[in-house]
Amino acid sequence: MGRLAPLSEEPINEENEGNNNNSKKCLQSWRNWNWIKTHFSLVFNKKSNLKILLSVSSSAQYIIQHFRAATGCKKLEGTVKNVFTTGKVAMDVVDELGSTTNGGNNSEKGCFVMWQMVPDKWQIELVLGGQKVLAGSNGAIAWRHTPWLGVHAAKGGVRPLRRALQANPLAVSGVFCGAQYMGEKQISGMECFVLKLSADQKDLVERSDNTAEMIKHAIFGYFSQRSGLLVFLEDSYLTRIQAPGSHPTYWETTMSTKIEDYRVVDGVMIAHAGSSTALITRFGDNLKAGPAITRLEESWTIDDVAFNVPGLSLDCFIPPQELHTDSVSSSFSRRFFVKPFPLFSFYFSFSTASPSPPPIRVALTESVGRAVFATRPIGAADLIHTASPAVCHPYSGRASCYSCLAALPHSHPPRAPFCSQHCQQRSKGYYDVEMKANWVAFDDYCGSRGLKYPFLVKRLACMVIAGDARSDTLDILQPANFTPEMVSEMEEEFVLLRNAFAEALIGDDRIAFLTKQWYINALARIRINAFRIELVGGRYEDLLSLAVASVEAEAAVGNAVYILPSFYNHDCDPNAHIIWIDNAHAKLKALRDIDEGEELRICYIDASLDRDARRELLLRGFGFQCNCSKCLHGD
Ligand SMILES: C[S@@+](CC[C@H](N)C(=O)[O-])C[C@H]1O[C@@H](n2cnc3c(N)ncnc32)[C@H](O)[C@@H]1O
Repeated sequence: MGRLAPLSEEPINEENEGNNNNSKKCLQSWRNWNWIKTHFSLVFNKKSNLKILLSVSSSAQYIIQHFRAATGCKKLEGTVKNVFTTGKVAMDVVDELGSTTNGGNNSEKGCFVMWQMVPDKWQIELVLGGQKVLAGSNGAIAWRHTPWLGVHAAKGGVRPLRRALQANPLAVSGVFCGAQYMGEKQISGMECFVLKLSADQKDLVERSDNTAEMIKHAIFGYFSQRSGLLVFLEDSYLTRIQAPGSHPTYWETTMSTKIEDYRVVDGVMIAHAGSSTALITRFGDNLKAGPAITRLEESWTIDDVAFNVPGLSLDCFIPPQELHTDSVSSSFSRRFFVKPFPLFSFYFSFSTASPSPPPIRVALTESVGRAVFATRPIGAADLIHTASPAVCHPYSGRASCYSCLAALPHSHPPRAPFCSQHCQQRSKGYYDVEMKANWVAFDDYCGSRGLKYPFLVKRLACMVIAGDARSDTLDILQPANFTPEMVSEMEEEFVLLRNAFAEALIGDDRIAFLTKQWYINALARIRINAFRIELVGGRYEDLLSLAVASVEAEAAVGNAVYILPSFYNHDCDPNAHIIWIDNAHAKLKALRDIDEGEELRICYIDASLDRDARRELLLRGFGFQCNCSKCLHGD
């Protein structure tokens, strides 16, 4: 595989091979495909036979031809001169180790307008949270203009625009035409073919300089075996940053994008919605702080797509004047920021919003497994970081938002269990899945036994089926040890859960992950790591100034599991605590002054209990003998 193909919407002329090797390859493969199709005409559309064809010749070309046929974009090739797209986006910083985020409501909403002119000119204007980003390409260079960095050229020339890949099948076909077939994988319950594009050494060198070296960059496309459509994109790259005289730092960025809601526009299937998760990890010798992780989420919808809009002129793609005087970035950070795809700095603008370095790191200890440590002094009552749940569920009978667990007003219509359009929108996938099934038997069984955690597993299963979460989401967390008797007691609830999905005619392939082992595995993680959510409501302002350990909260509204907060160990005399103000978005706060290097611990139980009661509770509920100094001193 060569360099990542630049965005090219040049039609592949099947009658005229031209000089392009890629086109030749496509054409040849297409002929092979036609030959095979003729010989297997009776069975051509069946998934199993497509697999046989692929095993005959594992070529990405077949998958791309299948995609072109499925989207209908083949008939547009050669006739499209330009594409106009408008849409909306909402972005969230979900987990940010060590940064102060904006008080629990991290969502930023915006919209964009994108123009693409065949073959490789494009321009996008995105307005988000009151800020505007412009990016463009005249086919030779790509640039970006942001309010915080001004105008910059992207090193290494024009590359595919992520947003174009999400919503333009012509771009997908052009870019993945030269990809490598990697095999099959199940994504969100769908069997997919996987294609991979890797940047080659030359491309990586072109995108590197003395300070920032691009070490690898790969894009994976997941094409549904059933529909032929692109349903998932994964884009990951690793950059090594080294300022003169300092140790290197590595930035690894992985963006996963779910692509859905295909609708027909001028006879072509265009994806109209999707969601992306970006995981940015910084690590390296000089980060005494240990790895810093930021997770961001974006959802997007397309409002309008039009082909061949008259009057679009080449002038729209002229680079800004400043580019000529400002093409060489001077500062270290500026040089780094021009590395990612156009618009990616938008994600970074959130992740670097905090001026302070991350104040915590997760490290392995000899006595209690993983633990969270302060990387700098933290003041009493300081907000350490915030976290959104990986999975949460309200208690039944509570007037709580089905998504974020916020209190619903009494006047709220009983059949609208969401506190806002935002919650309704972001829960749509798993809520629709849940609504398809009949839960009476499962809910009765668990409700009558006072079981709460199976509802979290049910929610997670719905999220996995909807493609909102991976089936291994909780695997990183420490599991409980279940005895064989406990496991056999879970048999019935598992069968009821699985039957509910099966009877709702949710396809076998979509619930293939839902084995008893998966169920037990998820429950084992939830058992140790679930939090009981109690909202403290309007008293947060008082709490900011008062570092109190025990907060008189309203009764619990539900349960939630978080990833980062799950690495905090327990202490009967904790130095940190976790609180919820209005909803399940958690805040980790310092209860007293904490030194650099000190372990941060929270209290899992009621700290006012006497020693024996505490130890009994921790042993029976969490399966460990507490080693905190209060217990060791017999207090
Ligand atoms: C929520 S996890 C905390 C993170 C965990 N150490 C890990 O590696 O994932 C809870 C588990 O950590 C360990 N743990 C937490 N606090 C402890 C304590 N005070 N004494 C002994 N073990 C503790 C126990 O194994 C417990 O089941």
